[in-house]
Amino acid sequence: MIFISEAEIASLLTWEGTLKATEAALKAASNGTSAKTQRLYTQILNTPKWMITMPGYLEDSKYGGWACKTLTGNPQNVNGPTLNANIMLFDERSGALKTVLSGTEITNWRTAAASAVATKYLHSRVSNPEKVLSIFGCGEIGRAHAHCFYNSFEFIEIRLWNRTLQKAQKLASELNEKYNTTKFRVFENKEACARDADVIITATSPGKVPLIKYEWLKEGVHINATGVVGSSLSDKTFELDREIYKHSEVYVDNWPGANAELGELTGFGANMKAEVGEVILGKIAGPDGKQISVFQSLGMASEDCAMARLIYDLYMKKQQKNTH
Ligand SMILES: NC(=O)C1=CN([C@@H]2O[C@H](COP(=O)(O)OP(=O)(O)OC[C@H]3O[C@@H](n4cnc5c(N)ncnc54)[C@H](OP(=O)(O)O)[C@@H]3O)[C@@H](O)[C@H]2O)C=CC1
Ligand SMILES: O=C([O-])C1=[NH+]CCC1
Repeated sequence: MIFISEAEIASLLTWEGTLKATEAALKAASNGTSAKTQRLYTQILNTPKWMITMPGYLEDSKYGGWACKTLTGNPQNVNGPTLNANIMLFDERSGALKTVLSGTEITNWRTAAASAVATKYLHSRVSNPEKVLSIFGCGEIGRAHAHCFYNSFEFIEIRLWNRTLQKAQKLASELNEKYNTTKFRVFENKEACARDADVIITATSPGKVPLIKYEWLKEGVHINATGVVGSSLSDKTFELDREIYKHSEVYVDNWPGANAELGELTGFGANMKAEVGEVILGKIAGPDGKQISVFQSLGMASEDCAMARLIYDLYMKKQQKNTH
């Protein structure tokens, strides 16, 4: 059995590969080539700490795999990341465990890639010049989105907001330096950060008060809301206010997950429109550009299957090269 560490994975991850693998998984959710198994939440009693078990299967010659991810999460972590993930990849013929992959960075990258794929298909105007992107939350998922969207699109400005301001400042400096740019700007005020934005990403552990208000939003804005809304968390909250859902077309990554975990949104008056994969496949037309579109990202086991297979194949290739 092989263990592929975070360090190995970091040397193998590319945005191009991650975007392709994630798009394959989003498509598969809508054409019947991935398993529709529910994920399971297990909470440590009387705490906000959870474990999610995500078994999945994806049929695909390049990105197919049979895997199970376990993630533990503690939204109150102060000195460490909220999430810790590991992925077990199984041999499809024998059922034997083939590989365990550290899954935290894979989760960060594929979550950002899912938002980028959703943005590409739901907000085709993203390729127009002069677009502004606003990212709320500069933790691990927010950071991955900043890199992914910088590398995938041509925004003129990328705004960063974080509850703890210094974290946004640190990330902005890192990104401006790495990419030799001044596009990354820190906003202290949420409303100013959201106003006039063409694309918004929310990547926080949702608090008691929603982060973003409807009255701040530009016509036709596209929002990728990624903050977790677990099915068994008793005090479930959302990053967007109810008015946003009431006036939006909401897209999801998979209906079985949305039916289990996003039931409240229908109660808020949301038009639960389609899976992103249905738009990719041309089964359903995407937004007309006037309405607000929300990709309410849950994350899918099949995305992890695709990523585990991608990384496993790259790792094996590298090992073979090193032994010759
Ligand atoms: N959709 C998907 O596929 C996935 C979603 N997620 C979800 O993404 C979210 C971010 O995870 P991750 O980046 O790993 O976590 P991190 O711990 O790295 O970051 C958490 C972020 O949330 C912010 N935050 C926490 N509480 C509040 C609050 N009450 N109001 C505003 N901001 C708050 C933190 O701000 P501060 O710096 O001030 O503490 C920080 O920016 C989580 O909800 C996670 O469950 C994760 C993986 C996949
Ligand atoms: O898909 C995923 O890995 C997760 N979704 C919410 C928290 C983690």
